[in-house]
Amino acid sequence: MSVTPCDARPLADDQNLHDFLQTCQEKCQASNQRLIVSITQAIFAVEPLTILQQFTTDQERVFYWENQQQNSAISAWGSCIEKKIISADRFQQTEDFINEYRDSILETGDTSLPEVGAKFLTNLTFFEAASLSSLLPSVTIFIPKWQITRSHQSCFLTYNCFLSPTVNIIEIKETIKKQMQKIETFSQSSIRFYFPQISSFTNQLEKAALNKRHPFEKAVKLALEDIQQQKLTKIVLSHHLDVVASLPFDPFLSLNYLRQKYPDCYIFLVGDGQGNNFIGATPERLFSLRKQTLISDALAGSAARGKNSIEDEKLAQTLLSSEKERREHNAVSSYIIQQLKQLGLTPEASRRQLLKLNNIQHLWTVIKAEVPTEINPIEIVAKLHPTPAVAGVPTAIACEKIREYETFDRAFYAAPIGWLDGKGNAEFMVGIRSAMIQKNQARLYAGAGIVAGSNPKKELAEIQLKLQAMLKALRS
Ligand SMILES: C=C(O[C@H]1C=CC=C(C(=O)O)[C@@H]1O)C(=O)O
Repeated sequence: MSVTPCDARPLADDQNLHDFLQTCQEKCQASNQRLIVSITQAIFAVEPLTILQQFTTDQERVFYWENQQQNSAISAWGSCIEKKIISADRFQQTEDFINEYRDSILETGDTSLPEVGAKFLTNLTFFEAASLSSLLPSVTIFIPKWQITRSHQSCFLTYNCFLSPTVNIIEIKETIKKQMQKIETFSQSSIRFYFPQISSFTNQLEKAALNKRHPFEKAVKLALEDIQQQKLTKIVLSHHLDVVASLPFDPFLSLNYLRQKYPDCYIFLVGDGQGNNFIGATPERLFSLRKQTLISDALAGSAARGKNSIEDEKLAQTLLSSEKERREHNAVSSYIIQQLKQLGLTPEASRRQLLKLNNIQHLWTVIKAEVPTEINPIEIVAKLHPTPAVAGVPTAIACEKIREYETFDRAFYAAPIGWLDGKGNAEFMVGIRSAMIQKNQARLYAGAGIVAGSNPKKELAEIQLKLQAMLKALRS
């Protein structure tokens, strides 16, 4: 990726932009290959989620990512280039795709903030080979056509397009200017979020929620037998809940609810332009990478939140001192540390602490490591996924048992979703606390870690607590 130093507002100076595009086109002609130009410009303050809701159609690929803790959000739509990987060797193929295109991106504008500028956006299925019936690619990776980024109080528009030796530069300039104007007109006219209120799902959702009890408890009991027979020490079993509504679900409405209700979570949406919209609010960061510093979260071991501060503190203390919860948690932190060491890194772990979300609290360890530039972020994804927060120990046996005991395909549930750029920045989260929406149907997912001493009824209560959160979001 090469960055051309330029005015922070390349579009403000028509000649500047023209010169940049012309230089890029000359490079295309000289090398006789297509290049990707990426133009970024600071814009008025906008809400990226509202822009996504207003500016996309059902037929377009969409991506939304929000790190609320860091006050940054990316919304992206359309596709400049994309690849869907269905065969084995998905991580290698993803790296090859990135390597093929990374050096053909010519960037201009202010891209000094890590979330701003050209990005590869990607999401995976949990298993390398998703079930045939799901027809989902095991990796989808793309550079969007349009991207809005909010980083703290600043907002940016990025346009990415292919430039061939013969493409009309004037048309490119016009396309960007028109979109800028549309966004600015819209941002001035809508100061606050506007989302329609829909309320007619309640009864159907609740009825569906009651039906799906026993398969999960049964699976937990079988897993506990495996643990007793020392086939494995931990397994994360999940459950799905299918709901049907009388009207199509609105993923944007649900996301808006989730972002308000779960300020400590990542908020995400991946839409494939064919009616599949995967949404969620996850507390779990697989890793972030900035200026060669990697941060990963080990998050496992859970308790409900109390109805008042005294009850909450009691639950927190029980969670912190429980030997069983600690085992469940340590399986994750030890695994992350071991996998990072295998990459030649020297990880350091924080003290075990609590992460308190609105509906649940977790044991939490933050793991940090310095990463040399030669390591591609996709190598780190391949090394870490799936952690024992979503699979188990040992990983391969846990995955085998998950396939045996779970009666549905995990699809995107508990799989990595994130972005990376050509400058060494990346951020991946784990797609738990999520739902796949297809028009008026939704499949909700939640899982819980099982170790020796787990109680099937309590584990069922935990996943119901998690499912409730998503049910409420769909109903919002
Ligand atoms: C697999 C899920 O949660 C994981 C993350 C945090 C705590 C967990 C637990 O305590 O069981 C799970 O390992 C899920 O919510 O679907």
